[in-house]
Amino acid sequence: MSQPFGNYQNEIYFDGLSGVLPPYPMVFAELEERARAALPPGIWSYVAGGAGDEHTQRANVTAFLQHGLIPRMFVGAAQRDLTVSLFGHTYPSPLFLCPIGVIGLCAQDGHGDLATARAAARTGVPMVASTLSVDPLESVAGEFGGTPGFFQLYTPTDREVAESLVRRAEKAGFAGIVVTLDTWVTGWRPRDLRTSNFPQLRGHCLVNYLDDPVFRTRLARPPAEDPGGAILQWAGMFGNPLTWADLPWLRSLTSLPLLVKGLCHPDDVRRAADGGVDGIYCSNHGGRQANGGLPALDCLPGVVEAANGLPVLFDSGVRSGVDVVKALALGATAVGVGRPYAYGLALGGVDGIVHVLRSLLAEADLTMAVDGYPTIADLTPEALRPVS
Ligand SMILES: Cc1cc2nc3c(=O)[nH]c(=O)nc-3n(C[C@H](O)[C@H](O)[C@H](O)COP(=O)(O)O)c2cc1C
Ligand SMILES: CCCCC(=O)C(=O)O
Repeated sequence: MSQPFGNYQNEIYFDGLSGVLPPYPMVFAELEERARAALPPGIWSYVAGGAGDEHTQRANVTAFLQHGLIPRMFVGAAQRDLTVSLFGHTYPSPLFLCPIGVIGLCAQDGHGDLATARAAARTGVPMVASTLSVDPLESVAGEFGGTPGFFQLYTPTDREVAESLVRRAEKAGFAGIVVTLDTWVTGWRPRDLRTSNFPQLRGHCLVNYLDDPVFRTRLARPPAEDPGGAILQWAGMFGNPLTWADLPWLRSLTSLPLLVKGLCHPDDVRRAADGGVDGIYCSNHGGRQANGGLPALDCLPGVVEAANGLPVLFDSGVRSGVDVVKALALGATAVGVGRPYAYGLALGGVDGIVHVLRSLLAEADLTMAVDGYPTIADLTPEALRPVS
């Protein structure tokens, strides 16, 4: 048993007594406000924005308010255990860092992918590294330290390029492959349409494709000589509207754990499980892809039931440590942090991400202490009641 996360509270109290407080916000609203001021407007609107009028994006967040934790007393929850085993590795906490395609650009030095990997190494919170990165996947994995991370695949239509990306991820030491299914085409995103900077932003994040040895064989001239031609070639193969018929091929690509991201319907979960995936990633992409959907949290219990014991990763709307506890109670095996860490990065680089993660974990840990749920196994749907 360990209780490493609540210690952050004590550190802050004691630093506060000597006049040194962390220079970063403790709650999401303030984090968001400060990141908005810190980030260039085009990057801010890209990261903060979502699909349509962003109703689903907001509902992802407010869905957590519909569930209330019931405190239990006489539990003696002095020691907590938040460790989680995923695919043979024990992580110190149930958090993970969601794949964020332009995370590189949220850092002042333009290397946010590396900063995120370094934050993973410092906290033990694994990174799911996006295909759309500024730095090559090999360099990102090189920063993981003892915290194995996952590679998120945007599957190109060119199967040999897809295979090459997966081979490289295996060789680089990633612990699993996460195939994102909900973003083969970009959703209707009014903020991006207004700023019209999405293609430029994405253009900075293509290194994994442009440097790929198989991708390069598809080009008439190297990207350095003809960048426009290389980007056009990439654009022609990016969006792959995968169907169930592709699942056996995806499964055959790797013997690493294979997870599929974007599942919300129990029937899809059952079919993916039958197709041999090792884990389900329940998410609606933070409301960035389709407006008008259910909050992802509302889909979680059905997904967990259908997953029938397979690990279920969850993201979309997690903004506090209490949200983490509620997602665990609804059956998530691990809980993804998305926009909050992008904002921490924008404010303070690696330190900013570490602060966001430690704050979330300290709040989750102390909530479990105060409410009498000392281990993740104690957190079941019974711990929650609907808020009237
Ligand atoms: C700026 C941005 C870029 C993203 N890029 C990717 C990506 O490359 N691959 C992916 O699977 N998901 C991507 N996502 C979705 C996240 O992985 C995650 O599902 C989402 O951020 C969770 O919602 P939340 O940020 O509201 O918590 C991105 C999200 C944001 C905010
Ligand atoms: C084509 C989308 C790229 C990154 C992404 O997943 C997002 O912006 O949500």
